[in-house]
Amino acid sequence: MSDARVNERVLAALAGVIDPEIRKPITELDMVDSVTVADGHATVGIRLTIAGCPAAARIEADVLHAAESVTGVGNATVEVTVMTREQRQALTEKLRGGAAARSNPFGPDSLTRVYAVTSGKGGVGKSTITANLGVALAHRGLRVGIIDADVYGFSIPGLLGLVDTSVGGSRLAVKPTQVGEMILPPVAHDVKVISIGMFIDDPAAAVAWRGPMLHRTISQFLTDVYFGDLDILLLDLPPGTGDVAISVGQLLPHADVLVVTTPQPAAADVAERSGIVARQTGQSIYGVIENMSGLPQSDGSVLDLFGSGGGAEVARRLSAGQDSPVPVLAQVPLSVSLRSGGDAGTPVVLSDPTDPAAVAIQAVAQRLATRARGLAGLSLGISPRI
Ligand SMILES: Nc1ncnc2c1ncn2[C@@H]1O[C@H](COP(=O)(O)OP(=O)(O)OP(=O)(O)O)[C@@H](O)[C@H]1O
Repeated sequence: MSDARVNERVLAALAGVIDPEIRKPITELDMVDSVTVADGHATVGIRLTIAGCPAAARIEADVLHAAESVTGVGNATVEVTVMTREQRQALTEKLRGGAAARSNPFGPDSLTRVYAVTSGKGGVGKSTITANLGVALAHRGLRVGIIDADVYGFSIPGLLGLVDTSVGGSRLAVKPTQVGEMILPPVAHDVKVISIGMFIDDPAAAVAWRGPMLHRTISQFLTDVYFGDLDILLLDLPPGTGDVAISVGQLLPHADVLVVTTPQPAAADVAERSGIVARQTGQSIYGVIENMSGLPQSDGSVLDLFGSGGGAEVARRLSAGQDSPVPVLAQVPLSVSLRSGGDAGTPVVLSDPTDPAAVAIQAVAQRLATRARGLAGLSLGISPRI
């Protein structure tokens, strides 16, 4: 086979190398600089987006493997350089697909379904449910992103294993790669994740942020983070009815809301309030998830550690005056597997999928995944003639 023919084949093989952060073939990202083949030896020049790109080693190894798997190539060498400023700029424009810089891709005309996960009080398992739902949806083949906007307890990176343990045994969230003004969200279990915790080293700092700062941060997450085309975007909100919930309501008024609560009837008041605030900003409530619903015992009985009926009560109250009732989407039992999966960074829907908590969360994921995309709420771009 001629060198030119082998050269073509190497290029074709490189189309199978996916940038792990951007999740597109490197050939589409103009990362392949050159391919030369001589006497069965291929030399591939690749351009990384930035110096010290965390995905560099993986891309290099994948390129080497792709080149050496081509018939006619005995061995290969990979030469790595870094994009110039202009090349980076061209790439970010290409990824934005011509959309204006700093526009929110999740506006009312977007095909991405947005779910804001909220709760009345803290510690009810909102982040755990969000992380598991995201992973369960991605496992079904959907393109999923999570924005962790829980300024008081940004736990999503830890729940998904996106932690950097190299610094003195600490568990700081990994830092996202930045290409020009574009932020590439780290990917875990096929879910693209961005978190306030990825931008600060001192967790105490963000908690003191005031409303405008929080608003700017959420807005920046929506405009500057490259999620690509998503089927579903989940937002993990801080508990309660504070500034972030209101900002998200303003920035994503067409989002649907999932209210997480516990079986404790006393928690129903605050959970109901968080739903009402969401509704006031134009969002609609898709359903209630009751978490920590009973502890299965070895004799088959269930111990209602946190009482019972809280989820149904919140759903009943949020249904008042609505055309269609707000359903309880699931009752997720207390589960050691769910807790330990979160601690280990591998959500229970992957680590122990037959655990009853995993099964309950998967049922919600199934419901979200198969939900028809109605045109309700989408602007038709026409106005009646008067
Ligand atoms: N069903 C469950 N069974 C056992 N443990 C659970 C369950 N749900 C959540 N947990 C545990 O409860 C703790 C709180 O969960 P999580 O951080 O998800 O709550 P949260 O509502 O997001 O809290 P906050 O909003 O305050 O950050 C975690 O340690 C988690 O592992």
